[in-house]
Amino acid sequence: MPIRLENLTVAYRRHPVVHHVSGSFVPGELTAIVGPNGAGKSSLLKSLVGLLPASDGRIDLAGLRPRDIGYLPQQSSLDRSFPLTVGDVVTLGHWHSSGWFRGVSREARLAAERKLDVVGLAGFAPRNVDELSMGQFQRVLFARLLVQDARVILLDEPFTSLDAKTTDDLLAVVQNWRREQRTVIAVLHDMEQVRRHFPQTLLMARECIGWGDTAAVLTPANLLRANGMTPTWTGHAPICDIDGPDAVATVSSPIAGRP
Ligand SMILES: Nc1ncnc2c1ncn2[C@@H]1O[C@H](COP(=O)(O)OP(=O)(O)OP(=O)(O)O)[C@@H](O)[C@H]1O
Repeated sequence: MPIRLENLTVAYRRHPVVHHVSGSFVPGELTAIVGPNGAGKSSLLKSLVGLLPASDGRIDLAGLRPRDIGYLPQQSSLDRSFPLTVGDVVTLGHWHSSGWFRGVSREARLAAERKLDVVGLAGFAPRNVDELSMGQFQRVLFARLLVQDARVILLDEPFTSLDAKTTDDLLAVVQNWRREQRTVIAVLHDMEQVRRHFPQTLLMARECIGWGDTAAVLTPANLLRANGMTPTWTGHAPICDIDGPDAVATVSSPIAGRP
């Protein structure tokens, strides 16, 4: 069953940043969400995980539970000053089975170490996260997603600022998720990368410009249209007169409150 957006509008103080978007994410496939800065891409991901309510329309999560959705926010929104080891961060991927406040089993620790190995960080478990480079930390967060073992994985600009080797290694993890028929939805800016690795694309600039096979969506005309919408949507988007009042949540908040 696909995750479906039904006339979804997400707004900040009634200014819509995702505006009447409808469509389905192909299950078991890689979908890129692309569009210019401020197009509402991150807001859409937050809405999918229940961190932002819909102000109109709804999201049908097709019966998915919180544990079925893995979410990797943008690096800039993560605080690394907390005194945690790499092993602590990766074992947090077990939160749905261990609970937040129960101890972590030896098996969970070993599983975390195996996933660190997969992302090229064997032996990193005892290191403090604030000692890592940005690329190493992104590998740690991918290891945490591997531990979570979710059916649906949402990635917000997962390769931004990473070097070619780290990007290739993490793209290989994503390709493996595709082979395992997991649904991956990733906000991306590199069109070449999208064309090469992501069969499905949602192109948006507040509204949906195109959604479907990547080659059919990323046409020069569509890209021109998306970029041309830039001045009309940022914080000055007109208040939507079709929408109801803000904060009328029509999607359950599956992982709201997760740290
Ligand atoms: N907490 C907030 N309060 C008010 N406005 C916000 C908030 N978060 C985002 N916005 C605005 O919503 C719009 C969409 O932001 P969003 O981060 O979803 O865009 P994006 O497509 O992910 O952009 P980028 O490619 O730059 O990351 C922007 O105009 C942004 O300023």
